[in-house]
Amino acid sequence: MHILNPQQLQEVDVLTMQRQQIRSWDLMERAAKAALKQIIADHPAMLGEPITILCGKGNNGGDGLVMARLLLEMGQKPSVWLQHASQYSVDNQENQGLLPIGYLKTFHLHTNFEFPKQGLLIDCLFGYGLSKALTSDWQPIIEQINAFEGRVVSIDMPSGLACEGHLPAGSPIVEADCVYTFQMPKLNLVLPDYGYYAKSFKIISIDLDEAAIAESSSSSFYSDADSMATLRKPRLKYSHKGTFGHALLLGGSYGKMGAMVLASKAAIRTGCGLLTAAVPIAGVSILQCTVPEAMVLADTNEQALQDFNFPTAYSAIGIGVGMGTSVESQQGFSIFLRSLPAESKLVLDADALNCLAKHSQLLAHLPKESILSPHPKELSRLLGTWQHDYDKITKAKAFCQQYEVYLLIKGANSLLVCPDGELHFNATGNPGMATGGAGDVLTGILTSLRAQGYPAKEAALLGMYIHGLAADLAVEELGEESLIASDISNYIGKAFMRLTQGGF
Ligand SMILES: NC(=O)C1=CN([C@@H]2O[C@H](COP(=O)(O)OP(=O)(O)OC[C@H]3O[C@@H](n4cnc5c(N)ncnc54)[C@H](OP(=O)(O)O)[C@@H]3O)[C@@H](O)[C@H]2O)[C@@H](O)CC1
Ligand SMILES: [K+]
Repeated sequence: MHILNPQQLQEVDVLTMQRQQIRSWDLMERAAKAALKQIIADHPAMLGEPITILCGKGNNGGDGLVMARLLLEMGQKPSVWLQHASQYSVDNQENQGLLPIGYLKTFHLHTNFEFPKQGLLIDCLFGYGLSKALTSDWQPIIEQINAFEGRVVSIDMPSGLACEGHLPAGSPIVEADCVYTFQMPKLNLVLPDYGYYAKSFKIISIDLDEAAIAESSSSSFYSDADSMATLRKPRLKYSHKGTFGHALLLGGSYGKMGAMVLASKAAIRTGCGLLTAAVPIAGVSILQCTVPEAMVLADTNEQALQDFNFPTAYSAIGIGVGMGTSVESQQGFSIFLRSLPAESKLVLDADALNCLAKHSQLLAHLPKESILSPHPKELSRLLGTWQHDYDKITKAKAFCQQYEVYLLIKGANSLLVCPDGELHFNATGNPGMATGGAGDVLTGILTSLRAQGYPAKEAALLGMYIHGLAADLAVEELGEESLIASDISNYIGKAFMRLTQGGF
């Protein structure tokens, strides 16, 4: 799914109207109807409670006016406030005229709303038309919304949050409990910096012209179920274990052998034909007992990988989980990386990344198309610190371009940065995944997909999606608090099945 900027969205709007032979008024009617239907589905109790709608002077406000009319037709009596302005958008003006005369209340920047103590507040002040941060004279209005004791839902965007671009700290922005955003998420809805303003979001399809969206020159994407389902390669009837590759995982150290157990199990559950785990001597019996499906190779060192004297002719190699950063391991890793054939398919995580950060000269030895999967702290060791998310993205793009590698930045809406500058945000996952070992499971999944012949980009996209989806399915049974990394592995199979059945 593409993520478009406001200018691209406007172009798609125009093409949609031309190709579907509808007016902008019809598109607004469609959008407002679809959003209201979803809001009611999510908050059935709202129909018995006070509903407040705040409308701006543009088309976002127009959506609010349509919703007000639809609610009146349902017998509800929403309290509807319209921004005082000398000029309104055409469809906003037209929809004002479709409400009973005298029904609308007008507000100014100094209005004291005296909101009810409960119920639902629908924020339709600004949508994708917001060009820059709101000035401080909007602060009193936004503060009243944020102090509202009921639930706040925003249409398209939390008002005050532009679709794209960094906003200065302290800008007045609505803190929405849920954002109902049209057709696709906007960039600032999936960036961690702004997560506080959009605690969750739902995508409301309004049938914008798909061809027009595909023709747009966007390089930002959201990995949804439909696009991910097409990536999955079916397993053919006459395939055998050799068909699905032989993965090698290297890692583990005394006290951190569990990371290798988790990664190994996840790799096998993801479908590689064979798996070899290379661990320090102390890990051999642990791996053999806990993952009998895996073959195990032992390093010469008892407690940490040191010699790395393993064959490299595997379909894919995942390195780093639980490895530790002992001097021996760093030296061994360095020699291993320098000696790898250029065509090796590599996944690097955890201490392999920390080692790369400490010895940046090693970066030049990364095989092209390697996947690096840092969490934000590991990323900052690789890239240095950043001021805000856009700064981080610029640095990450430059890194990926320079070394021709993929960065999979873990977090809510994990982000894959590609060597060509494309950004792919992941749709699956939940806060239950903030638990030790979840990243090791991802390394297993990624290495397994690479071993099965998935190209790096597809492996990274499908891997992060399946990882999050498995956790989402596990949480349905177990709850977020109780989710542990092994559960994610145990649900990988169901995640693949759900992907094939479509939709989540
Ligand atoms: N295809 C879709 O997705 C569909 C989208 N639809 C809806 O349309 C919405 C977009 O509507 P929109 O273009 O009219 O813009 P909107 O967000 O209402 O705000 C515009 C107003 O804000 C003002 N303004 C701007 N920046 C400002 C600032 N910093 N500080 C103060 N003011 C500022 C600006 O004033 P100006 O600067 O021009 O004087 C203008 O008056 C979209 O989000 C969705 O809800 C559906 O109806 C149909 C299908
Ligand atoms: K809004």
